[in-house]
Parts: sequence; C-alpha cells; structure tokens
Amino acid sequence: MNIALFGYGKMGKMIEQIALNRNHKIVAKIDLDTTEINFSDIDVAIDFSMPSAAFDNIKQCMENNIPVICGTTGWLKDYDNAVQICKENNGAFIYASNFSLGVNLFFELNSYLAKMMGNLKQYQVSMEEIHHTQKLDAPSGTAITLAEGIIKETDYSDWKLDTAKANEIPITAKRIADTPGTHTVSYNSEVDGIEIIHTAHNREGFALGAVVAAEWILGKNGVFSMKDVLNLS
Ligand SMILES: NC(=O)C1=CN([C@@H]2O[C@H](COP(=O)(O)OP(=O)(O)OC[C@H]3O[C@@H](n4cnc5c(N)ncnc54)[C@H](OP(=O)(O)O)[C@@H]3O)[C@@H](O)[C@H]2O)C=CC1
Ligand SMILES: O=C(O)C1=N[C@H](C(=O)O)C[C@H](O)C1
Repeated sequence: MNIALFGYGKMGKMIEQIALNRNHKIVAKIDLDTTEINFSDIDVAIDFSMPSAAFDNIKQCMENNIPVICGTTGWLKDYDNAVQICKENNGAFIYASNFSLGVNLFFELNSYLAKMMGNLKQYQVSMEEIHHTQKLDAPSGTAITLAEGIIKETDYSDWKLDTAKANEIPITAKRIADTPGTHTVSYNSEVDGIEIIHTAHNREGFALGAVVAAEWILGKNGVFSMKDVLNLS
C-alpha cells in the first residue's frame, strides 16, 4: 500500500517505521513547507499534523479521492464539515482521538463503569490527562472522548478544564517531559474512590493502530471509527 504521511514529526516518523515493517511504501511526507502533492501515487493518507492543519489536509485528500486516517487532535470544531465533505466525495474517513488498542479497550471499560455509576449519585467523576510538554492542545483528544463516553451514560452534561459545575466533568491537564500519554478516570465518594488508568509506555501503539486502520479502510467508503476497525461491540 502506498501511504502519504501528512505530518512528519514524532508520530509521522513512528508510523513510517511500522508501515515499512509491514511492507508498505511511504510515497510522500507532507509538512508545512510542502508546495505540491502528487495524489495519483497515494492509496491512503495518514494525518498526524497539527490542530491548525488537519482539516485542510483532510479536505484536500477527500477532494482527490484519497481515504484518510486522521489522528491529529484539537481540530474537532470542523469534524462535521469533514464528514460532509467525505460524503459528498463518496470517500473514506476515520478520525480517532487515540489509535492504540489499549486505549480503545479503555474506552469500552470507561463506558461500562459510567453505566454502573449512572445512578450512584454519591460518586463524583473527575479526569486527569498527562502528556509531554510539546503538546499543543488541552485537554487531550482522548480525554474528550472519555468525557463524551461518560456523558452518554450519566447525567453529566459537559466537561470543563479545571473548574467545573456540579453537572460537568472536571478535567485536569498536566504537561510533564517525555510522557507519551496517561489518562485517569476517577470516581470519588465520601468513603472511597475508584480509578481506572491507561498509561502509554511509548508511541508504538498509536502508530500501529493508525497503520492497521489504513490497511482496513482500503476499498471501503464511509465514515468509520476504531470500534469498526477493531470489531469492538
Ligand atoms: N490519535 C492518536 O492516536 C494520537 C494523536 N496524536 C496527535 O497527532 C498530532 C501530531 O502529534 P506529534 O507527531 O506528536 O506532533 P509533532 O509536533 O511531533 O509533529 C507534527 C508535524 O506536523 C507538521 N506540520 C505542520 N503543519 C503541517 C501541515 N500544514 N501539513 C502537514 N504537516 C504539518 C509539523 O512540521 P513542522 O515541525 O515543520 O512544523 C510536524 O512535523 C497531534 O495533534 C497529537 O495530539 C499523537 C499521538 C497519538
Ligand atoms: O499529543 C499526543 O502526544 C497525544 N495525543 C492524543 C490525544 O490528544 O489524546 C493521543 C495520545 O494521548 C498522545
């Protein structure tokens, strides 16, 4: 499969390694300085760029009939627009805030726990995410997906960074050097607490998930999620 990498930073380089090990070819490495792209060579685009760049990259690929796997976070105000453009072009698109198998299992666990907690008003939920100091967005895309999972199953109506009202989920974002990504969901009552934690030890899981998603989407049309790729319930 011929892959174009939109963004050749920490994730782009890790994806390149994994893709080459799985016998794929990297036919383009696109960054801020790229002036021309030869779309005729590309089977699938994988975007791990920047919040300000992702939507334009996705749009450009869709208009050239290239399936897109997008892992960039912090651009979701334009998500519905991206879905619309995908449909208009009969394209193929996956956005995931986190491509690792472990986090996608953690999303399922989070939903299950939230479902149990829905009627137990003595517990208050809160969340913490920790990432490296170069991260541009806060809270992380993964934390937002976790919060959305809780909102779906409980009376919480929104999330907020730091201070939140009673019906909002407070999220704390910490930035610590060399931390690939740690997410904790906590439920606390007067008498006890329950925590679930996912810790990424490195970026390999994210990169492998993105390449597996690219392999999966080839030949398909539509807007999908990692749940579809991993065949999770
Ligand atoms: N969904 C997931 O599983 C994961 C998502 N991420 C997300 O992926 C994104 C990238 O992360 P990471 O690799 O760590 O970040 P980096 O900062 O290491 O890399 C981003 C790269 O994007 C390049 N870039 C800037 N503008 C454009 C553009 N217009 N088109 C294409 N590329 C561009 C930058 O180039 P330059 O240096 O020249 O500015 C840089 O090389 C972030 O949003 C992050 O949150 C990260 C890990 C996992
Ligand atoms: O910027 C990162 O590094 C990461 N970003 C994603 C997010 O915002 O959730 C996924 C992962 O946690 C690493």
